[in-house]
Amino acid sequence: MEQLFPPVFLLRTLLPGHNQFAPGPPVALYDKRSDTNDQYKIPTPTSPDPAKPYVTLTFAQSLDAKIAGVGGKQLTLSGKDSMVMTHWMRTMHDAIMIGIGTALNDNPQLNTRHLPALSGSKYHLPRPIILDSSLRLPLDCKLIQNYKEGRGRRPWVIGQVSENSDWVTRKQALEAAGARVIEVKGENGRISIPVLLTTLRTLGIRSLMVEGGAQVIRSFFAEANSVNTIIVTVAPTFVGNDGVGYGDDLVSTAGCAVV
Ligand SMILES: NC(=O)C1=CN([C@@H]2O[C@H](COP(=O)(O)OP(=O)(O)OC[C@H]3O[C@@H](n4cnc5c(N)ncnc54)[C@H](OP(=O)(O)O)[C@@H]3O)[C@@H](O)[C@H]2O)C=CC1
Ligand SMILES: Nc1nc(O)c(N)c(N[C@@H]2O[C@H](COP(=O)(O)O)[C@@H](O)[C@H]2O)n1
Repeated sequence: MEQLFPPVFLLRTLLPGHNQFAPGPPVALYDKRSDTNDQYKIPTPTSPDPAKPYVTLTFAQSLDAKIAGVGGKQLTLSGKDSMVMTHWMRTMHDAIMIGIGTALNDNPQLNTRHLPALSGSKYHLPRPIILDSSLRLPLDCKLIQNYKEGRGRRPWVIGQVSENSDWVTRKQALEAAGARVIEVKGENGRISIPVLLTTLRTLGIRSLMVEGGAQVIRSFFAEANSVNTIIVTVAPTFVGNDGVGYGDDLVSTAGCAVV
């Protein structure tokens, strides 16, 4: 990929007055990894709707709006500074969410390892949440391994309610491996975003950073009033038509205003 000019950050705020990402250094926080309580005292964006978490949708894309290469190949689109910004934003949210497509493709860690080391303190780690209707998350994925080894928080897997015996077996296996499975109602074969958001809020999640991938980004764009802030890193490169995009016809359906 040819780099034409330094990466640019685009910061778009959907709701005037709700840009709660004022520049500042990453905040040093206590290392609270207890899994019994999500009401952390971390500084986090406040949702204008008390029934839902504050939602930050953030991802990196090329100039031609691709977020991955051919066949889903993971691309390093963010530069170093942008990656630090992303990891800093992770410290500001109670939870971080991806779809099962990203979990299977990237096997991500969703931690804060690109931030400078702190002496005597650790950064807040967001709780990983995976949208995974049929519970396909591998038991040996990094998110579960990191939790088991004390280097990450317990992953929450959001599945669609099912009485299918394979599903029940998968649920038991995931829970035995350390994940928590949360059952959410489906809508047109997908996990309903509004139901998901209210469920997460009742479970103590005040702020949610949605990182992708393509289908998840598309779902959040398509669901009116589901996103408070969008932060997109645009890399100065073209991936081409065969790359993975999230669709360029959706912003107008979300009823959002770019300010
Ligand atoms: N550049 C960037 O910033 C990022 C890039 N990526 C890239 O994105 C690609 C993965 O994207 P993609 O394959 O689209 O997978 P996603 O991560 O978007 O996961 C999609 C899957 O999530 C499940 N799902 C459940 N409910 C919903 C819902 N309401 N809306 C959407 N999905 C739902 C579905 O599986 P099921 O039916 O089984 O539940 C669906 O197939 C990878 O190549 C990865 O590298 C990912 C994140 C960030
Ligand atoms: N901000 C950003 N820039 C890129 O260039 C990316 N490829 C991604 N990808 C997202 O980050 C996840 C990987 O996280 P870890 O490095 O494992 O912590 C990946 O799964 C995508 O969600 N993001």
